Order: sequence, then C-alpha cells, then structure tokens
Amino acid sequence: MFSFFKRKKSDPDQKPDNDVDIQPAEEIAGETGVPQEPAPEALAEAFGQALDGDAAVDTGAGEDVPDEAVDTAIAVAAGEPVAESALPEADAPVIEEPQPVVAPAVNAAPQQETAGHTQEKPGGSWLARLRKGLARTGQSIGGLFVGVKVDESLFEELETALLMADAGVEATESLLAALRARVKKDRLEDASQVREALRDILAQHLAPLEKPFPLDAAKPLIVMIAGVNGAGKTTSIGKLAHAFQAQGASVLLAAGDTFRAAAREQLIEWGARNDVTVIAQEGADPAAVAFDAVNAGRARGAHVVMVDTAGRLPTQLHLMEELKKIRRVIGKAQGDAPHEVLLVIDGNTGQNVLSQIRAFDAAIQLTGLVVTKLDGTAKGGTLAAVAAGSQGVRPVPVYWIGVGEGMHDLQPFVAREFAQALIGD
Ligand SMILES: Nc1nc2c(ncn2[C@@H]2O[C@H](COP(=O)(O)OP(=O)(O)OP(=O)(O)O)[C@@H](O)[C@H]2O)c(=O)[nH]1
Repeated sequence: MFSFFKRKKSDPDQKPDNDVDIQPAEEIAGETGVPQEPAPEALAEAFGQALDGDAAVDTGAGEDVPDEAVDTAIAVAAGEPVAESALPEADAPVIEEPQPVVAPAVNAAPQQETAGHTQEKPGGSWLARLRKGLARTGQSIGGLFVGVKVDESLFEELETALLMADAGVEATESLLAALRARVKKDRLEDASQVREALRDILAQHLAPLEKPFPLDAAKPLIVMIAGVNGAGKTTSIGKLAHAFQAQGASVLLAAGDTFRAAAREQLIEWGARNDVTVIAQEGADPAAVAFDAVNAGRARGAHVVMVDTAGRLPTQLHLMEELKKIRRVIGKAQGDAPHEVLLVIDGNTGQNVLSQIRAFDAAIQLTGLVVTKLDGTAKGGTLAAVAAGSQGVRPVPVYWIGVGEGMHDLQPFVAREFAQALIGD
C-alpha cells in the first residue's frame, strides 16, 4: 500500500540501486513481525471496504476518511469483529493504489556538523545568528539602557519596548515588577546593572519553558508534528532527523501532508539528505499514513518516528478534526503513542501564537513547541508571553528554536541564552 524511500529513484520501473530502499510496507512489517497490529495490506483492504459507500468529506487536505471508517478499517485489518452495518458493500475502491513517489536528486554530501551549541558556520554561531535575528527586539530593549539614569522614565520606556516585542501585558507587568523590586533591594543605580538584572529576571521567567527532549523515553518514540501553513514543520523535521541521527538514533519519517505533492517531496528530499526512510502516499488519508508509519517503525526497530502533517489554521475546524483523528489513529497503532506532540510556530507571528497554541493544545494536547525563524524577528518577546500564560495559554515547553534554513539551524532552547540574545550584553 505504501512506499518507502531512502534515495532518489530515477525510473519507477527500473530496479532500484543498491542504496535505494523502496519496499512495500507489508514486507517490512513482516521482517520482525508485529503480530498484534494489522498488516498495512490488510488495512488497505479494510480501508477499501470500510470507505466504500461512505460519503468522504473533502477537507481540503486530500481525500479524507470518515473517522468511523478508520476505526472499522483498523478493526477489520486486526481481525476484530465489526458490526455488519459498519462495513459498506464492496464496490469501487476509494483509495487508489499509490504511484511510487520519487525522491528528487540530492547531491548533499553527509554533513559533518552536529547540533552542538558552539558550532561555527558561515554567518556565525547559532547564538550569533539568534542575536542578529533578535537584534531589532534587542536594540529596542537593550538600547534603552545606554547613557540613561535609572528613573521612572526608564521603566516606562521598558514597558513600551517589551509590549512592542510582543511580550504581552502579563509578562511585561510581571517582569517590570520583579525588576523594580530588584533595583530597590540591590540599590542599583547604574543602567547597565539594571539591564543585567532584567536579563536575569527574563531568564528566570523563561526557565519553566526549558526542557530537554526525551529522545529515549520510548522506542520507537512517536512524534507528531503540527502547525499552521508555512510555520516550518517540514524543515524542522528534516533538521531534527539530522540531529537525532547525530545522536545515534535511527529515524523514520511519515509524510502526513498527503494533499500537497510539494510537501511530500520536500520531506522526501530531507529524508534523502539524511539517508532516512520516508513513508509517503499521494492522496491517502493522513491518519492511515501515520498508522502505517508507526507499524513500520515498530517492525524496523526505529528509535524515532516523526509524523509530518499538513499546515492548517485553527479556524479550519474540519482540518482540526482531521488532526485529532491522526492523533487517535496513532494511538491505535501503539497504545501509548504519540509520545510527543509538537507544535511548530513561526517566531515572527507575535501574539497570534498564543491563540495557535491554545487551539492546537485543545485539539491534540501538545507536549512541546518548536519556534522557528528566530534568526529574523522583532517579535522575540512572544515566548515571555507564553511563559506568563498570557491569554490563558498553557506554558508548553519549548524544545527547540530555529535560527536559519540549514540542516543545523535548530538548537535546543536554553532560557538564559535566549534572554541574553534578547536583552544583549
Ligand atoms: N530563516 C528561517 N527560515 C526557516 C526556518 N524554518 C523554516 N524556514 C523556512 O520557512 C519556509 C517554510 O518552511 P516549511 O518547512 O516548508 O514549512 P511547513 O510548516 O512545513 O509548510 P506547509 O507544509 O506549507 O504548512 C521555508 O522556506 C523554510 O526554509 C528558520 O528557522 N529560519
């Protein structure tokens, strides 16, 4: 039913090169045998049965599968009894057999760099790029401390700068209250001391968001990734695949954006660059792709399975329902999965991030955030708003921050470094 890819295959009819891994999922599942789970082939059949006759809703994200049909299909594939009324008559199949998706040519030589903090590359270290990116915010905040007296007008200007940086009312008030108290207690008279104090206070404020990613919490660790269109999901998955592999973990990717061919190809390309298997199927139900990927990950003994999903706005309720379904179906493939549910947010978004987090959290119970594009934003204060629980948002941990488009431009979030980049030295 599904195809597996590692490298470019120039002619679908030709026998693949030795380093090309294109196998039917059922063969892979048979390698180690995961007997309790329905074989993908059985699932395909079951989906065919279960879907036929059901009015599939066009979600705008590809051929959607009604939820009951997924349940029925899984039950059928697993050999469980299913109410007859749940099984539509066998007629024309709804899911077409996938055409193999061919990964584009990638000449990328294996990259030597790791996801370490100190690594240098053209354009400077990641911290330098973060600082540069946050410069507009940093200048507006850090610049206030130059050649001024510590008085009420400094606090007023700080308040404006923090609000302009999208720190939000709650965080701004809380940070300034703490700063005033520190200035009083430590009798700070020099503006540069006040700036240092603000940096400390901001680092403390952001610290609850800092959490190391628990890569070894399960095997395979099933990670579902969601976010609005263009937030940087696929790029982040590619970077993460690289970082996880650098830590010795084997990775499998699922192209859950079954609607947009370009999105699938983008993931396949990232997979090829990292020599990682990608499961993709054009026009399939994304929940079925996710289900199959989890089973394949189990069968192959992968350390991590990352499931990409199509971008969607929280206001597109039918697409949010689809996301819930993907989460549920992953849980049917493996009871305790997904272990991590990540929301990728664009660091340029500002306060709108709060409603994104709230909506995605309500739908799929987030476990972490990835904040991208921090290499070019004036909205660096948004994470302070998240940490403050502004507008009723749950302070979801930030696992990583994106500071560029390259393979290594994803770094663990470290509150102190972030505060330093934001406020300046
Ligand atoms: N500067 C910069 N660009 C980034 C970063 N992360 C992603 N991008 C760019 O953002 C654009 C969108 O990234 P994608 O990974 O395609 O985003 P997506 O969320 O998968 O997009 P959809 O599938 O359309 O929803 C691409 O041009 C990326 O190169 C980052 O940290 N910094």
